[in-house]
Amino acid sequence: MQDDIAEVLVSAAEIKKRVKEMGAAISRDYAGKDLLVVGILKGAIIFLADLVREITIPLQLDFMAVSSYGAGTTTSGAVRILKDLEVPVEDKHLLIVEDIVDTGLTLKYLLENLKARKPLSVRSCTILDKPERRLVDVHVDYSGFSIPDYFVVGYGLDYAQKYRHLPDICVLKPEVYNGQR
Ligand SMILES: O=P(O)(O)OC[C@H]1O[C@H](OP(=O)(O)OP(=O)(O)O)[C@H](O)[C@@H]1O
Ligand code: HPA
Ligand SMILES: [Mg+2]
Repeated sequence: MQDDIAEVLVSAAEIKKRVKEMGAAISRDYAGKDLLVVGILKGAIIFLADLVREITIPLQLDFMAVSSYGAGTTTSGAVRILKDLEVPVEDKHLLIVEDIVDTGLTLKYLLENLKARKPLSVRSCTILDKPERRLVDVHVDYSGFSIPDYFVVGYGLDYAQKYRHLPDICVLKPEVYNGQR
């Protein structure tokens, strides 16, 4: 497992500090508002679990599962909903929580899909942003770290469903995925 990692890009300690700041900002911005945090399965689960414990105002949690990457490192471009929200959203302020915004296709799809349900507002929050890879213009409201174009794993992020449990955000050695990016 350690042999598959080229380097630690963002350490668990750095993540912890940044997540605390993000939770404080969200708590300030949504004070007095009915907040529904929408976690995007599976990648966002670790960040979401840490983030909500740094938010000090009342909130509700719900989840959507979407997938576009399959087993590889490149997006298929076609976003599919595998699991939808369980609660109505018309009376809620929605905060989409993602692990990474890469091409932006997933977040763009989620923003359009959720806005069409007429919630009070929709914003986005991600621990990682890879602006160099963007294929579509999409607005990120809360971003943890902006990173270069490496394929990263850990802190919820996977390659072929592996490495999600690593506490640091790590760069995978290209030979692990045959350099296919
Ligand atoms: O900006 P994009 O290029 O669309 O990439 C970002 C999306 O891709 C990953 O999800 P994936 O579809 O791999 O599902 P997962 O969360 O279950 O790993 C990641 O968790 C984001 O949701
Ligand atoms: O760099 C990444 N790593 C893991 N999953 C991803 N989904 C989009 N980009 C990435
Ligand atoms: Mg993935």
